[in-house]
Amino acid sequence: MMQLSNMSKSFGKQTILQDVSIDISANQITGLIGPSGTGKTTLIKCLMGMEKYDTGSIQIDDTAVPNRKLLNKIGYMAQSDSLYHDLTGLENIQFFAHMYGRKISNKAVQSTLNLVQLEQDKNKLVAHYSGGMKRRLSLAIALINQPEYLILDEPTVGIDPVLKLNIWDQLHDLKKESTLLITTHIMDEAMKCDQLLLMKNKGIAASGTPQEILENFGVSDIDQVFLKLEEIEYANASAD
Ligand SMILES: Nc1ncnc2c1ncn2[C@@H]1O[C@H](COP(=O)(O)OP(=O)(O)OP(=O)(O)O)[C@@H](O)[C@H]1O
Repeated sequence: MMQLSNMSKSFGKQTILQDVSIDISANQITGLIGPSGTGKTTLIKCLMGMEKYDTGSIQIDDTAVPNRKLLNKIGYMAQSDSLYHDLTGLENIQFFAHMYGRKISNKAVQSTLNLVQLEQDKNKLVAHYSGGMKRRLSLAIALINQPEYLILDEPTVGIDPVLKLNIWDQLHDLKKESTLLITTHIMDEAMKCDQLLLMKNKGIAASGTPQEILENFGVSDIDQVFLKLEEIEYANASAD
């Protein structure tokens, strides 16, 4: 389980996250959603120990973050791809598997390459990949290492709709062994998550299953929840 307690983070004078407390349940897909710039990536980086937080605490499996031992348990797919352009797609997969200290069967490599539709292009240099191909390769690398925790920052940006559905099926399969945290801007993807954390104003404005959140706000889609939150904020500001 991942746990943040009263965690705060500022960059200079700008407070990005204030007093954030969340529990991310095991073997579920938790979606972190919110407008651009609300601190989703910052929260993920703090959770992974890539960014120092100012106050509060973060724990993964009862171990305080940062801790080097935790890194082996976490697979991370960043927004900006960190691939080796002078290696082929297949060589990148092999390189990262080696880095994670995993022995991965050819069958697993094959089926993941098929899933992200890169089988045909596995021997091409990544330098010659399109943006969408690079994202699919990053996703393959995150999936293939089967980490206990899989953190995906906007994994389906630039991926076509049919492939997106296959990837979501695969993510739901992975839940048996992994705990997933996914950021997304895409509201129909938010509905596919088991739990949602809606970020707004430096913290979590609403949480629960997608259905619970819709019912609590009396709306039919997640975009409307954000509109309602704006209205509540405006009404509170006017009352002050
Ligand atoms: N290293 C940094 N130094 C200073 N400010 C930063 C740094 N990283 C992020 N920020 C600021 O923190 C805020 C939150 O950024 P973050 O990338 O976490 O948002 P986000 O919700 O992930 O956005 P998006 O959905 O657009 O990816 C932004 O105002 C950003 O400019």
